[in-house]
Amino acid sequence: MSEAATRPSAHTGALLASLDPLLRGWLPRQRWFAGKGRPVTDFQLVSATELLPTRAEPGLLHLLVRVRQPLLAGPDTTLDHELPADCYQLLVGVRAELPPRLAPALIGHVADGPLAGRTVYEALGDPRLAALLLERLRIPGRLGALRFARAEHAEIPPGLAPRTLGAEQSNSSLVYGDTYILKLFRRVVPGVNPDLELPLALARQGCARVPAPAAWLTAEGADEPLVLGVLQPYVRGATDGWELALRALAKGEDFAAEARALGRATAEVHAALAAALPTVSLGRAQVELLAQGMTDRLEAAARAVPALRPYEPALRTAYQALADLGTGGATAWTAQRVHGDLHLGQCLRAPSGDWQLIDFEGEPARPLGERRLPQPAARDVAGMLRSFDYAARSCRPWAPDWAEACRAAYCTGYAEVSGRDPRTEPVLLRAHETDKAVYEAVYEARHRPDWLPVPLAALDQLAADAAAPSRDPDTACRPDDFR
Ligand SMILES: Nc1ncnc2c1ncn2[C@@H]1O[C@H](COP(=O)(O)OP(=O)(O)O)[C@@H](O)[C@H]1O
Ligand SMILES: O=P(O)(O)O[C@H]1O[C@H](CO)[C@@H](O[C@H]2O[C@H](CO)[C@@H](O)[C@H](O)[C@H]2O)[C@H](O)[C@H]1O
Repeated sequence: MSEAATRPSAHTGALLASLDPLLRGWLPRQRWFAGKGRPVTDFQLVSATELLPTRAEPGLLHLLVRVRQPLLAGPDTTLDHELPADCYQLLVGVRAELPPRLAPALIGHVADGPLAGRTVYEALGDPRLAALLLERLRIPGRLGALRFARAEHAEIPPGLAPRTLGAEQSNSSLVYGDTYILKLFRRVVPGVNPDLELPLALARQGCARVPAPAAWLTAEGADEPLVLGVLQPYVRGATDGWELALRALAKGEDFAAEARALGRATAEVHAALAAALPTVSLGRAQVELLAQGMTDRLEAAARAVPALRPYEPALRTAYQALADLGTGGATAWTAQRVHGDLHLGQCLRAPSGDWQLIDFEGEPARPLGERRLPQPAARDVAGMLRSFDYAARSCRPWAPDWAEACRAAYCTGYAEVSGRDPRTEPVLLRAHETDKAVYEAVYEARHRPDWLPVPLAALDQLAADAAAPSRDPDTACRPDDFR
């Protein structure tokens, strides 16, 4: 943040001092808090902006707070000031008394300072305050450290009624009149956020597969701004691919036609991204680096998730095979900007049957710089192939044939648009699928331990395939033995 924004005025400094004890306890309990399970050792104000004066009824305070947490649970010799800090965006409502309908949003009652005797609460559930956010976005301009911007041709009507999305999210979203959706990022990092960058680039390219940003909110940063929120058209009546896949499985229905349409949609988005943003040829050194990155992630994952350790030696051979292809100089691969965390839940099917792709943030745990690097398009393809496997393994009995049909149809659809069938590069695809399943194992171990057997079953299979590489990765399935 700039000096001016970092150094709060005496008034905002006093505000945070009075809120500090309440927010310190409340923040780590939120669904979107990324540092769960680690104590908060330092909590600081980065910026405070009154969107509505806090003496008003209701008042609205926009806060950016910096949180430090030890890297690992247990004894840690790292000094507090050396720990990486995470910055979170909070919107805090202020009232004399909370009406019963807002009771679930309570943060607490302020004991002293400028807000003594007032009640503070999570503002997004208050329609009056949520409406104000859209009103600000309709009219571009600055307020304190905040900047509200609007796409040139966007027409945002006034008075759209807000509602919270209520989904289990890494961030928080508000839907306005079923016309727009505002995604407010919770953990924010300085720099270009791909969830704004890529949809804007795709819109410039005329790609209709991704909702085009209509307005956005940023904060000044010391070097680069922080992207705080993006407003996009709401795909009315849409159902996500995960939900549709599970419904099909429950009814014993085929999903291959949808999978093929998803393959086509992915290839269209990839073509538009490759046209809009730089691409790179992957020479020998780059392929080796790609394989090394995967190996490093596997090693780190095996340290964090002991259940991965038995598979580690075999999985390494999938990455070695990739490195060997690079060394042999026999590849003509390119890297380009990709979605980065593509799975069925990121695909929305409109009532018209059209598929749209959302959430271009990439894997949120990865550093921003890494998420913005060009990568083989196989990375997204592998994400979707894994997702069909996830869906098939989450129902009983396990439906390997269903998954196989979807995986094949997805690749066919992708090839129809791109002219390149991902199955013709089995070493590249298998390495990416392995890398994704390793990521999933860490994700599940941290967030949903009950689901850990799903990626582990896939890794068991991928490890067996790596030992017998002549098998086709799309037909390499066998009955699961974990349930
Ligand atoms: N443009 C949109 N139209 C309709 N629903 C959307 C749109 N964008 C997001 N959603 C809904 O919001 C949910 C969360 O959005 P997402 O961008 O994935 O947030 P997060 O990164 O916090 O998970 C999605 O699963 C989807 O149900
Ligand atoms: O929150 P995000 O949507 O950005 O993604 C994270 O959470 C996903 C789970 O909600 C996780 O996806 C994994 O589980 C899905 C089923 O719930 C499955 O379809 C995906 O294939 C599987 O990777 C995703 O990995 C994680 O980044």
